[in-house]
Amino acid sequence: MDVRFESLDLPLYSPGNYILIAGPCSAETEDQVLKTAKELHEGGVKIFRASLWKPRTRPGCFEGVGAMGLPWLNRVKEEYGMLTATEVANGLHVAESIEAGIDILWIGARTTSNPFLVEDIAHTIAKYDCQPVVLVKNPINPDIDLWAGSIERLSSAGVKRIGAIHRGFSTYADSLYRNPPHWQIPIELMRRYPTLPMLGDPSHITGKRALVPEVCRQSLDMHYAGLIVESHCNPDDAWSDAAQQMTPEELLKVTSKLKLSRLATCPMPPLDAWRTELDQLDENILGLLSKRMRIAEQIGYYKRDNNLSVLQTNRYQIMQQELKQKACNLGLDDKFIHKLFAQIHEESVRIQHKICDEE
Ligand SMILES: C=C(O[C@@H]1C=C(C(=O)O)C=C[C@H]1O)C(=O)O
Repeated sequence: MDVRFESLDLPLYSPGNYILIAGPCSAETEDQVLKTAKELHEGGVKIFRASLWKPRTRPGCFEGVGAMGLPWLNRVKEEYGMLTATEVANGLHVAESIEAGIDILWIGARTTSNPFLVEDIAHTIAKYDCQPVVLVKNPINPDIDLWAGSIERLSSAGVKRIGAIHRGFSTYADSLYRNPPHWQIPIELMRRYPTLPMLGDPSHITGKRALVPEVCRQSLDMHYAGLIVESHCNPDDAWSDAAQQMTPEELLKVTSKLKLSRLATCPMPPLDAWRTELDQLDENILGLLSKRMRIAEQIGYYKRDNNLSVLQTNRYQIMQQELKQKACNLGLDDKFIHKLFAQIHEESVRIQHKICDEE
């Protein structure tokens, strides 16, 4: 689907000229909201975030103050001239937020994956002449089409200023991160929609404040338009997500050193020469892959005629072990090589399956 995105037209955080949205995970009290906003405002942050409606995994956790927090966000606007942002999960949240003057709404990861809710949100926003910016978080599961689908639903309903937020994807495996980033998914989304502004959410990706700075940097290195980061005046006592929140002072130390990175759109002789070399190498890799798959094909016919199984676990095991050793000798990351050859092997197995299925 061809989707056109209007500029978000948001004020930039001037030390680095990127969009910076900061504020607590949840609005807890009026004092906490105003104190955090004041410190962020004094550090040059122009957009304040705080969740009012909190979708929580387990019952019994703090589920947000709801509409009671809307006037608190209004005070942030009046006293510090900041724009305000909050999460919405249905049409009612949208109507209450827009009528209270909230400037930016984001759709949370759990909501993005629910087409009925996204539809309800999209149609409610489209009714207003003066629309807020709408940011769509990636769904919890690593499914790019759910993410893209929500964005397309908003656009089809007439929502104008749309952006995306990369907050990482949930995992069952043990991981350094709370929600591993799987960068290839936002990269693919940006490839599909080159004008879609992408914001990084290092707080939810990492789940740990010590790791937030490096993911802030990595996000801007991905040519993201900006960041949405959690900051609380007293993070250790936060009512939700305490471990991933930073004080405004800690956050500003990081954000003030970062700047928006740019795309290389004009000729740059050294870069262009390296790219020509890479193009040639990629062509060689394609040639080698094609030769490899042709051999796999021959093996497939041989297996079919001799009643041999397509998958040869012993051979695959030895092959991966040897590749691991060779990768280390060549200074290549062995996990990357393992994944790459797992994919090559999968394709080779697919080709052989097709042959063995032929009569
Ligand atoms: C090519 C073969 O079939 C399968 C594919 C492999 C590969 O692509 O390297 C290895 C082992 C098999 O699971 C083979 O048996 O050698």
